[in-house]
Amino acid sequence: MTIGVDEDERAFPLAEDSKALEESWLQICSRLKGEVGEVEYRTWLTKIALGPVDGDEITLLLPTRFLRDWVRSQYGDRLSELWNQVLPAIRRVELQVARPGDPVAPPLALVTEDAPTASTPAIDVEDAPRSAPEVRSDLVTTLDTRFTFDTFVVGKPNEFAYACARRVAEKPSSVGFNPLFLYGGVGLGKTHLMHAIGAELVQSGNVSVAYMSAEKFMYRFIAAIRSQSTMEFKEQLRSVDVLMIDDLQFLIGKDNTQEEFFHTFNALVDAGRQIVVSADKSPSDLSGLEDRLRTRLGCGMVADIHATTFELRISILESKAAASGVVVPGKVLEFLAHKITSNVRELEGALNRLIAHANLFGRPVTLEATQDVLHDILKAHDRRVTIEEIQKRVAEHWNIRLTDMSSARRARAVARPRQVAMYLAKQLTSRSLPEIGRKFGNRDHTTVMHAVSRVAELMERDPAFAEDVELMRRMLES
Ligand SMILES: Nc1ncnc2c1ncn2[C@@H]1O[C@H](COP(=O)(O)OP(=O)(O)OP(=O)(O)O)[C@@H](O)[C@H]1O
Repeated sequence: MTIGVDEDERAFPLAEDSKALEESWLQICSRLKGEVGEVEYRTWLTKIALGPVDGDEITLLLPTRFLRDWVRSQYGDRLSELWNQVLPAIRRVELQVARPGDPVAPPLALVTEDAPTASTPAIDVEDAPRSAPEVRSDLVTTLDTRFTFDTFVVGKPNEFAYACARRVAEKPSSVGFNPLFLYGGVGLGKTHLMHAIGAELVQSGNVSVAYMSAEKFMYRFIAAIRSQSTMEFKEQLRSVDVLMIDDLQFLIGKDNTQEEFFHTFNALVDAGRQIVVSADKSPSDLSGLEDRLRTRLGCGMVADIHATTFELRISILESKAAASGVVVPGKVLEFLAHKITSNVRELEGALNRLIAHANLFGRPVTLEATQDVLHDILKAHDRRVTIEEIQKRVAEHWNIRLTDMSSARRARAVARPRQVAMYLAKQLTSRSLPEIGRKFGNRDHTTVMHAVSRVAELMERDPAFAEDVELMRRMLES
């Protein structure tokens, strides 16, 4: 092929005209951003730097071979078209891996402004560990044997999720339960339930189960791209009977992995396989996931695991203490269940420490020892106690209505806890007697004074009562 004189003449000055090139690149970037969306643009295209022009060919540089291959396969044709439209002298685009000394993106104002920020997560493929696992020949994951249905304690906050999980374990892919979407706050048992489903299914017969976190899904996907084995990856995923992906919220902002997951999801559901997904929010609240994916995720059964109640925390502690073989007094369990309300993981961590301590030193677990051993954990959970909180806790403990804290009822069953709450308000807050009185149905300060001395007197006389009040004080203490 001969190159026409005109073309040669046009091309040569272009190579010198870096301003024209940069302006063209700015326009192209802006159009690409509009076409592919903000996140995708940031993830992949801000990594491109302008390279040399040779005749009608411009070279674009990428920092790694992986990125070059990815950009070439996904955007190569579009980049050529855009260059040709914006700067007709460019007929071809070459994508190359930058060598030391080559320009590094982002070289342009537009790109610099749009550089990823901490609040806009994007896949940075270079964040994937260098040792990212290559796609293995099997995806069947080792399940944590501690997480079974037997060891999962059921209570009001999780009974629905538990029932759904059991149903899926018994009859995978039943209508209305595919996908099963489990969601709830941190450390409330989502992973536990997924492993329990897996364990049950594996035990029940010839079922292949793949469980992985969404993060691992992404790394495996990237590793597959790197090693040019995406087909194998897809085939492996699509060959399992049950696919479970944990912590799906990780895929927010990871558009390419989301896309891959979406296709896998569809292929599996269409083939009658079961999908189980967990996340920290419901599908409709997972903004940042593609709409079509959210819609499909919400199509099966969506089950919420609510924050634990005091009763559930007690049951969990009792079950875990019993399994450990160490005697943990009820008062200590109550104390922990009152103090550590954030999630089961922390509660379990605190109990495990107590048990380890008891085993190590061969000492019985007491309330005093608990406060000592868990000093740091308890401190982290400390906060300023309010009169309202004292009233609530005392009402709960003595089983009276909260409204009775301010009511005129004088029956002992109501009046005594009310006096305890006044006593504790005096002990634990800096409120004056008249202020405390106002919070208890506008009572006079002398009533509060009387309550405080009466409770102190009773505590001296009745050790069981004293222990109850003392326990309550410790629970509330900041
Ligand atoms: N109802 C329960 N009965 C027994 N153990 C529980 C229960 N709920 C949670 N746990 C335990 O609490 C710990 C944390 O649970 P898990 O890892 O399943 O939480 P998660 O909801 O998946 O949290 P994350 O959002 O951090 O992934 C585990 O050790 C688990 O066994």
